[in-house]
Formats: sequence, structure tokens, C-alpha cells
Amino acid sequence: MSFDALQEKILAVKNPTVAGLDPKPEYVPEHIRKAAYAAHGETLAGAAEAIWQFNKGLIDALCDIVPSVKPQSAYYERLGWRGMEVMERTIRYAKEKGMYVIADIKRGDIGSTAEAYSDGWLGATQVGEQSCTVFDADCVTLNGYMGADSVNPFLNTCKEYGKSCFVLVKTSNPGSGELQNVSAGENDTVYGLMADLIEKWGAGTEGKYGYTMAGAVAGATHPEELRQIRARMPHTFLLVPGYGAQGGTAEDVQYAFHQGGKGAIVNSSRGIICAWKKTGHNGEDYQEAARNAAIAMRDDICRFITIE
Ligand SMILES: O=C(O)c1cc(=O)[nH]c(=O)n1[C@@H]1O[C@H](COP(=O)(O)O)[C@@H](O)[C@H]1O
Repeated sequence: MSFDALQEKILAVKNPTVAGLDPKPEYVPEHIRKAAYAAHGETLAGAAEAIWQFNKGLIDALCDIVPSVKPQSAYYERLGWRGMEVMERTIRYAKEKGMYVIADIKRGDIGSTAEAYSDGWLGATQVGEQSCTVFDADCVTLNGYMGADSVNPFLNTCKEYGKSCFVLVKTSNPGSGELQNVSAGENDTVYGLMADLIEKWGAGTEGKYGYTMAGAVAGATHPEELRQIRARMPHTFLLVPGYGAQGGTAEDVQYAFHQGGKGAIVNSSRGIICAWKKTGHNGEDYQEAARNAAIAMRDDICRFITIE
């Protein structure tokens, strides 16, 4: 079960964090961009090459201390097929380096379409007699607000291929409360009902550490809700974005964890991949800067929890 593998990677490096690979061109140091543009021109192919080199360098710098990466699909989609090819290559490379890969795709659609998404991102696409794996991520992010039939095709693929997913419950953005915090049921909220649904959808798929294949997303920027979600979802692994660049702190994210620092992983994207912007070396040191930022984040969070 894939969350077992994630939990084990976290325990092995004693680091419950995931580095988000969200590479805007301006996040890529100049020397990498220059080399890519010299080879491919200032074209989408040049931008894709720059991002690939950047990602590869980041993965090399982080793979022995950070258990997971989370490439966000939007940053690759904006470069068309060349970007998607880099996303595919990035996933493969990170897995080869022993990292757990969460493809941040936030998909949600009717069942037949969800099935197609899950084939491409987690399972395999049937081509004639051949079953072809495509992106082959370990895990995806989903928007489950369309209901069970939009998530079940992914869970079926997760069961078949030993994968997992994270479904949005309470997102980190400032506008998340407009809908998610609306009162619903008896003294409840929309996000509370979603939390219960995810526990129900995943029931029966618990792995070695007690977590189902259906994880949940709960933002670091809403610590009170995060605390409630942790209590309400005892069998659910949590992805906690919003640390760092969005203002979430180590004190806030501590509520996401069970005893022994289990059951949650905290994401930082810009805080790690843009760390070089603060060192004054024009990005020549981006690998070292990313590694130092990842270590600082780990140590910061581990002031509040013990991983064992
Ligand atoms: O699913 C996510 O990863 C996600 C959910 C959410 O509620 N908030 C959120 O910020 N994210 C993602 O987490 C990352 C946060 O990036 P930074 O703010 O740069 O650390 C981005 O890739 C977002 O798309």
C-alpha cells in the first residue's frame, strides 16, 4: 500500500515533508536558463529543458533527506506537451532516486472521465493488447467535491496498482472558507462533511499504519480546522500545504500528526525551490540553498513532533 511506503520513507529519513516542484521560469536560476535557451532558443522547448535541468538538480540535492516530491501539473501544462514530457520524466527520475511522488493534479470529474485520468496518472492505458503505464505517479491530489463517483475510479486504480490519493478537504487559500466553512447538517460544515465522506470512501483499505488509500488535504494556514480534521479522520493520511510561503508555521502543522509524527506530510514549494533567491549568489548555489531550506524546515517541524 502506497501510504505505507510513504510512511516508511518518512521514518527512514526522519523528515515528514514534501518538496513541491512548482517551477515557474523565474524560479530557475539564470545559468540554467541561459544554457537551455542557447541550445533550444527562447522557445517552449528551451523553457522545458530549463525546468528539467532545474528539477533534476533539485531532486539530486534533496533525495537523501526529503522523502517525497510533489510536482504541480499546472507549471508543466503551461508549456504544452513539452512540459508534460518534463513532468513524466521528473516523476520517473524522482522515483528512481527513491522518492515518493505525489502528482498534484487536483482532478475531479464524472466517473468515465475520472477513469481516464486515473489510467494516465496512476494506472495504465490499454493500447491494443498492451497495457502501457504513463505518468505512473505514486499518488495524486483530487477534488472530490463532485462526489463518490468522481473519486471511486481513482480508488479502484489505487487498489489495483498499490497507489494512493489525497482529496481536498480544507484548502490553504484565503478564499477556502467561502464554501468549505459554510454551515451544513447539524452544527457542521461543508469541509466536515467532506472529511466524513473521505473516511467512508477509503474504509477497508487500511494499510500497516492504519491509513486508507484515500488521504486528505488540509491547509497549514487554518490550524484550528486542521486540528479538528485530524481528530475526525483517524484513518486518513494528511497532506498539509501552506507552510512557509503561505504563512503556515511549524506550530500550526503539529496538529496534523499522530503520535510518533505519523499520518501526515507537510509541503513547501517556493520555500525550497526559490531558497537560492535569498543567498545572493545568483542561483549558482540553488542546490545547496534548497537542501539547507529543506533541513531547516525539517528541524523547525521536529521542534514540535518526534518521528519514531
Ligand atoms: O493540493 C495541494 O497541494 C494544495 C492544496 C492547498 O490547499 N493549497 C496548496 O497550496 N496546494 C499546493 O501546494 C503548493 C504550495 O506551494 P507554496 O505555497 O509555494 O509552498 C502549490 O503547489 C499548491 O498548488
